[in-house]
Amino acid sequence: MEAIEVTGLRKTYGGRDAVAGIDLVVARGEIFALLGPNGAGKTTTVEILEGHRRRSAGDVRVLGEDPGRAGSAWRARIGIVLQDADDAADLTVHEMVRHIAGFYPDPRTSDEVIELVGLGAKRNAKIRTLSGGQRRRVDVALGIVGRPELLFLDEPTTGFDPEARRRFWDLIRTLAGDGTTILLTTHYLDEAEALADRLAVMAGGGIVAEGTPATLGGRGAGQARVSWMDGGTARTEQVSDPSDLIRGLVASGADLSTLTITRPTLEDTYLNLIGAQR
Ligand SMILES: Nc1ncnc2c1ncn2[C@@H]1O[C@H](COP(=O)(O)OP(=O)(O)OP(=O)(O)O)[C@@H](O)[C@H]1O
Repeated sequence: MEAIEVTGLRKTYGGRDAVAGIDLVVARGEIFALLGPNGAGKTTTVEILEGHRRRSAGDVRVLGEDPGRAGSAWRARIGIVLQDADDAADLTVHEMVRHIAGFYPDPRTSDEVIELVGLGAKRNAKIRTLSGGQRRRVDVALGIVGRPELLFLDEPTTGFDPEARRRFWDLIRTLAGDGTTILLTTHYLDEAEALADRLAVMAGGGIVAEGTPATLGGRGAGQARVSWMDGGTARTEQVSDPSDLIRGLVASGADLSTLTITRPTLEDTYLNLIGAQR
């Protein structure tokens, strides 16, 4: 059974499609990233999958159940990290995590979760005294304390410093390694590239491309850009396979000390895909 199966999902507000009939499959144990510009329909889609919003049409199965009808046993199997979680600021980190753990049948211990999100030094600090990035880590702790089979992460690293982001990525890989399925929405393409097994780009309520980070939107087949210096003149050529060009340069005794070979980044590919929709 897949973790998420969506067919023909549609959500309409006042006659306008926010989600315009999408199909989506996320396999168990996969890290799947949903990308797209503001207003693309990502949050609407994810909230329907979480059972927090009603759909207008289509078929949705999350861990084998319809989120529109599923009960508390199903809810205990999923974890959610929302974009703007409102923390109970007067509790300490430990009190808050322990409190939420109490709602789950088989939770992680509070101390284990606090260590996992790197808040050990803030265990007994009141949440209102934490920085924005630290509060976000509390949100992540609350999302994983119930040992979810499926974790929804909505822009999880907004406000994280670079080191905290790297630690967070390690945590997500650890969770995925233990079999947790992860659906991530993010505006950070480096994050999607670092984490996702597969990703989809949404725009205007539809899915405009889907693939692995390496192949999305034909990226894998993209042209390589080869640049080098030729007797003081900068030269650049675009080729699909640079092997023959490089061999020729070596044979001609060209100066290759400044040679660079670049391919379209995920960001280049993404911006092309989004640009084509405008
Ligand atoms: N409750 C609502 N009532 C009316 N329109 C809504 C409602 N919620 C969302 N929309 C509209 O649906 C579209 C998709 O919004 P959604 O929040 O899903 O986008 P998103 O991809 O998550 O954007 P962001 O990256 O900004 O979070 C937008 O045009 C938005 O204005």
